[in-house]
Formats: sequence, structure tokens, C-alpha cells
Amino acid sequence: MTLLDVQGLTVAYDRRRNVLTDVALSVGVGEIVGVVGETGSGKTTLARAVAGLVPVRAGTIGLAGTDLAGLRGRALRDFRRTGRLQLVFQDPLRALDPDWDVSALVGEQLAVAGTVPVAERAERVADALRAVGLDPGLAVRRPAQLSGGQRQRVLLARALVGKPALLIADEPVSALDATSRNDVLALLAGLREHSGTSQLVISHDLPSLAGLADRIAVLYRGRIVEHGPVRRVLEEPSHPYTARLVAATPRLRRLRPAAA
Ligand SMILES: Nc1ncnc2c1ncn2[C@@H]1O[C@H](COP(=O)(O)OP(=O)(O)OP(=O)(O)O)[C@@H](O)[C@H]1O
Repeated sequence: MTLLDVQGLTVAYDRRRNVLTDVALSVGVGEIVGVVGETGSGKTTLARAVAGLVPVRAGTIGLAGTDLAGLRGRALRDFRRTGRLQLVFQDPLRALDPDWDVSALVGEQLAVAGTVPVAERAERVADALRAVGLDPGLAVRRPAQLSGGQRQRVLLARALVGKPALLIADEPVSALDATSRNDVLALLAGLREHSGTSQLVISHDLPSLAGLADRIAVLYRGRIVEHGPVRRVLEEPSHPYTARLVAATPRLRRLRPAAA
């Protein structure tokens, strides 16, 4: 069953050029789809457009049957408040208010949605922290008192606490060292396994996506030039950019899914 169905998505910040042109993309229920592309290809713009943070010039963004691209004003605010779609930004330090403690940062979504009684929020926050491998005792800390990997996990806990239908992660591991990167990638895989969370994961790093996603879409100069199952894209890239990307990444040989 399709959860996210993006069609003909075209986005421009000014009149001179489109940053995204006619992008089509889907994420099934319980599926992880990776978007890879070089710097400036439009990855963050895609994440932000799907999350309703950037105006769309043309196209539709269907989430479980609702066209998010058509929502305006109050309807858009109401949708955001539900927290059904959550975006995890790439820079935890900038995304987390330094004056708030972890408990307030993670609990904010529950307060905004208003669906969980105040008395239950602390327990839900603790559950979310445990789900991302953090000690609930960290709830009293502020972002500056956490490591980079812990901050990234707090961002994830904040996105997950309201049990979103779709998680969009924009470069979730690019700021992390190799160990934390693997931990966070394993965490995303575990989320799907244990909670069935559908995910759109955006990265310039093909190996990170190759070990995690079911399907990969390749964004090149604002267009999806190739998409398909991970193994097919890695073994038989059909676009020259993808072929160059695969050839330039020897680590991929180790990460390729085993033959069926
Ligand atoms: N707010 C903005 N106003 C105008 N142009 C923008 C804005 N944000 C991004 N752009 C331009 O849109 C293009 C795509 O940017 P985007 O950040 O989506 O790419 P990206 O693939 O995420 O890049 P990176 O991997 O470097 O983060 C770039 O040319 C960028 O300069």
C-alpha cells in the first residue's frame, strides 16, 4: 500500500530556474526509500517540500490520500499539528533550542498535537528516548550537554514520540563519526522492524543508504534520473551519474545485499 505518492513535483525559489523538476517518488507503508544525490541536487529542498516547508510550483504530494501540496493556511497548520509526517534535520545543534531540556524538546510534539494527556507525556518521552537507545535520565540535560550522536538521537526521539506515519530524515548521519553513523543507521532499520515506521531517508552517501533502504531514487540536478530496488540500482545503474557514483564508492561492494 502506498503511503507517500509524489507526482510532478516542481519547486523553484525564484523565477530563473526550477530546483526540482517533475519529481515522482513513492514510499509504501513500512518501506524505507533512500534519495541520493550530489551537493546542490535538491535533496534538502525535496525533504522540505514534502514536509510542506517550501511552496510547490506544480505537482501533488499525496500522504495516505491527502494532497499536502494543496493545503494552505489553517488546513496546513492543522495537518502539521497532527505530527503524522516528521522531518529530521541534518544539523542537530541548530535544530534543537539550546535553552530547552531534552524532556521539553522531545515532548513538544505531544504538547502541540494535544493528543496525549499531560500526565502521560513524561512516560511517552521516556519511551521515545529508550526507543532511540538513550537513557531516559538524559531528559534533564540541554543540547550542549550531549554528544553529537546523542543529539541526533534526541532529534529522532522528538520526531518519533508522536508515532508519525512517515519519517523524513535529511542527512541523518552526515555529521556523525563512523561508529555513531552505524548506530543511527541500525536504529532507523530497527524502527521499521519494530514499529513499521515508513521512511524517506536523504543522503549524499550511497553506502549509508545501500545498507538501509529497500529502494533508492537518484536525484541529479533536480530530477529523479533513476529509481529502483537497491540491488538493481547498484548492480545495473542505468544513468551515467549513478554509474559514476557506484564506481567511486568501493565500500559498496561490502554493503551490497546478499544474492537472493
Ligand atoms: N532558500 C533558498 N533560496 C534560494 N535558493 C536555494 C534555497 N535553498 C536552496 N537553494 C538552492 O537550491 C539548490 C538545491 O539546494 P538543496 O539544499 O536542496 O540541495 P542539496 O542536494 O540538499 O545540497 P547539499 O547536499 O549541499 O545539502 C541549490 O542550488 C541551492 O543553492
